[in-house]
Amino acid sequence: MTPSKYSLRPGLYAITDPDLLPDKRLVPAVEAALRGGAVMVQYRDKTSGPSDRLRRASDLLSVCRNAHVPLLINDDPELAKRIGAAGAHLGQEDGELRAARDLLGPDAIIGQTCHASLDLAEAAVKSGADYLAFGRFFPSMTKPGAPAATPEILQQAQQYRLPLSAIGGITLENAPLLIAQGADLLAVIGGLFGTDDVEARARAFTELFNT
Ligand SMILES: Cc1ncc(COP(=O)(O)OP(=O)(O)O)c(N)n1
Ligand SMILES: Cc1nc(C(=O)O)sc1CCOP(=O)(O)O
Ligand SMILES: [Mg+2]
Repeated sequence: MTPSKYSLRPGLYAITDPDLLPDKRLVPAVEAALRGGAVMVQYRDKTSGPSDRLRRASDLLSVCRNAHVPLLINDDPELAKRIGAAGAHLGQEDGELRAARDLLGPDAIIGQTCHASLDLAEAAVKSGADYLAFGRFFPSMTKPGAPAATPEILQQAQQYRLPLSAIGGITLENAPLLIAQGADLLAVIGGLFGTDDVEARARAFTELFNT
């Protein structure tokens, strides 16, 4: 099934992590994030084998479809195609964006990591990215070695007139700065799924966009 393009709304972009969300917690935690207002979900899982990835991504797709929220698959456009997910997120080492577009079609949402580089952003725009991802803005326990970015890159990237996603160590305390600099999406792992009350945390992130 070919997914139809969802509109990309500003808000919380919930990204899963297998350490924080083992099987038993995965679906309930993502459901809680959706109740709290998450506008997009990414299945990110670097450790599971193919059959577990297929099962978990499929479970998440049902949950996201029920909530009318797009599910993107990290690193793996083939898995996105196989299950009919809304799209994929690609880093600089994750294959050509144009190849993913050919595979997933014009209506898929494809995001690209641009780190802190306007050159990478420009290349992503030319390749047809639907959103541009910048980071890491703050120290991250999930990916401590990710290249650092400063919030000014978000202001500079406004010129591309695409939704801008921010990632890396985002908390309720530092998120307002990123929104003020132009982030449309806050991509959060630990600051969301590392808490006991995921729904309340998601709602608090969501409210930052309404103030
Ligand atoms: C929304 C969003 N932004 C950035 C990333 C990082 O992608 P990448 O550089 O490919 O690193 P990994 O996530 O694959 O470790 C992302 N996944 N999502
Ligand atoms: C997956 C990822 N990519 C990053 C980048 O800068 O590209 S930072 C990061 C980890 C985000 O997790 P947390 O919200 O727990 O810091
Ligand atoms: Mg990647």
